[in-house]
Amino acid sequence: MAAAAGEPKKIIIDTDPGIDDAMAIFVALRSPEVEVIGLTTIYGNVYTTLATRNALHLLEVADRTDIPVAEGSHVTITEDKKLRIADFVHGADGLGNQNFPPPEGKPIDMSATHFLVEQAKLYPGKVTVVALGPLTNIALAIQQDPSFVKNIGQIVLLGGAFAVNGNVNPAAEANIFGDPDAADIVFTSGADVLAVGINVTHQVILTDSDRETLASSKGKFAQYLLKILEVYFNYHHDAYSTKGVYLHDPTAMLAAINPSLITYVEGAVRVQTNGITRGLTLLYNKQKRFAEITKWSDQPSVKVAVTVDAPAVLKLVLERLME
Ligand SMILES: O=c1[nH]cnc2c1ncn2[C@@H]1O[C@H](CO)[C@@H](O)[C@H]1O
Repeated sequence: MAAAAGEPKKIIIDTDPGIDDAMAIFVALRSPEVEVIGLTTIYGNVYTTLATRNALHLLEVADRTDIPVAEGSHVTITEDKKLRIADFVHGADGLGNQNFPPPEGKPIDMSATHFLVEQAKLYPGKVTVVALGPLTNIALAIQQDPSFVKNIGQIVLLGGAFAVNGNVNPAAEANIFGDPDAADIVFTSGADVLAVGINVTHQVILTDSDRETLASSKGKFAQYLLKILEVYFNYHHDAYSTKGVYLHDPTAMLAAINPSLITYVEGAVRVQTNGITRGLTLLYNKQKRFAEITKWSDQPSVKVAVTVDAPAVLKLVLERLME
């Protein structure tokens, strides 16, 4: 594939596929601006074992079995095994109840955390992690290797609900709710973090008529996605009064690919890890010097997306998936 101006940006996609994950992975594979150097898997939309199976399957659909898949954590960073799995959003198989045959490939003989640490070391400052699920693997990499934060180029994460309601409950967005302790580690790590929350992704909607546009393409990604999107549309029709589906993961992916599609503010983000607001993400914009020392004082700044060029994101998603 022809490279964009300069070297394509190396990305690792940390993913829990997931219907919108599948879209984001395919968009990345069709984007000359980036080179996907690996997928790492995590629970969220499905359990980790199934996420690994789906990641391998999606790479087989894309004819990209050259890309390694490293399996991630099966439990939260506090070793909680009671996970919240969003099968009611994505289907029991995570891919729209299509029951695809099992993949032929296998994950590599290395954990997701080890893979993240190793690749960041191999290409210091050059690797972007696009994290589309709960942040356990990333937090483990931060804990396991003190140089990871400095070696990793950027962490672009789909997560949080900044100054808006969550999608698990009024307080929390699903990926942060999945492992709030891990999320707090990532936000306070000092790494270059860009958070794309549902305050932004809820502006990017694939409507029923966009789905018909997608259907007019004979491209293999468009045709594949049409099959799995049915379940995602049904869920949105039931749960929201929007006439389409939210493009969470593809929006975060495109923010990593082309940062000019979004604007962001900077500040310190902490995550509530218990109580009724467990999973709440709260940004301190550093505008007031508080008299007291707070849990946000002296925390490093991260970037939090606030606006998105939604028509441009939608256009890019359709273009790249319809090729
Ligand atoms: O209502 C929901 N509950 C749980 N997960 C959801 C819901 N809606 C979407 N997602 C999934 O969680 C991420 C965005 O928060 C996306 O990966 C989306 O597919």
